Amino acid sequence: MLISAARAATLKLANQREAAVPHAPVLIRGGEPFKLLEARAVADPALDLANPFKGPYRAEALDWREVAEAALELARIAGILPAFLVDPDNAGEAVPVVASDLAAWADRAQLSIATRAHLPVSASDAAEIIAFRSADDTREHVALVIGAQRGDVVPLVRLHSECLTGDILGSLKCDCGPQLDAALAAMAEEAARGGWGALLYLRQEGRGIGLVNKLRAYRLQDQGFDTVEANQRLGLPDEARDFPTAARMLELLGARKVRLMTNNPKKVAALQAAGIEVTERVPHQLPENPHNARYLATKRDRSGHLLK
Ligand SMILES: Nc1nc2c(ncn2[C@@H]2O[C@H](COP(=O)(O)OP(=O)(O)OP(=O)(O)O)[C@@H](O)[C@H]2O)c(=O)[nH]1
Ligand SMILES: [Zn+2]
Repeated sequence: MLISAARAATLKLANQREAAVPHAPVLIRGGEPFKLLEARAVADPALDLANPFKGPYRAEALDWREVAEAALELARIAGILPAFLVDPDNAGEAVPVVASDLAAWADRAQLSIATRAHLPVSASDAAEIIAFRSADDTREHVALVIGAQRGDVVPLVRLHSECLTGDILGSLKCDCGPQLDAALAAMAEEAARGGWGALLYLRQEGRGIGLVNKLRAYRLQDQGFDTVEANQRLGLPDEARDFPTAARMLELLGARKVRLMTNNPKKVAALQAAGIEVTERVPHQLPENPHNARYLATKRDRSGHLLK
């Protein structure tokens, strides 16, 4: 099986040094070929309490590391656990996939505006929705522009990453729902003063690991791990969002200069690295609740967010 270094370390098949990059690939072998149920228990740390006894397995040298890395990255993009059963002998005709193939897949130049329409929303009736599409990616990102777009005023911009639990269901585990509402309200005020705003709704659920993997991380959080540790234990990056795509959307909207609503300095840096000038960082902190207090403390203490 091909699994992550973090997972291998938990199974005592890799050491601390090897697990320095928790989502690096490790190849393990059991005495017998893996059966599917057993493989699932190896793959998913959320099942550990129910499956305390596994193995023995041993880690093997990996002489196709680049391909293995590409495989684990494909798992993240697909929103599945980073684990594969490997059958090098009877795999049929091999189709090599390497990291550069993935880079081509993520080519931002592919992104274009698919369509746009007037969309009155509760925050403002002067809003327009713009949908973006890329030839080889089914995720449809959208932007909501509030107020009349004009070249001589720097817009208020929010990059909002999809959070089904927070945005739709009112989850109290994070601050996404209140941040979304407050961003739209701030943009409506901006528009009332003659300015404009743009909210990018990025389909990068769970900071890019997908809904199911985020919920697996929640399950680990229920066992006591914080949000960063939970991702790492799953063998997934704790931040896998694609901000260059957001930069490309802003470029297509004609917003090369922005006032960015965020507490996350890495978002500012990522946009700037992708050619968007951030003239101001506008703090975007909302009141906490008992369920998201630890999440926000982890953002502040481990992820470098500027939170009070
Ligand atoms: N993997 C994972 N993702 C989470 C968790 N909680 C929230 N998210 C995701 O985090 C993203 C929200 O992050 P943002 O609100 O953009 O926050 P940020 O970049 O950290 O900083 P701000 O711009 O300051 O809000 C959404 O995609 C959520 O689904 C969690 O515990 N684990
Ligand atoms: Zn959320």
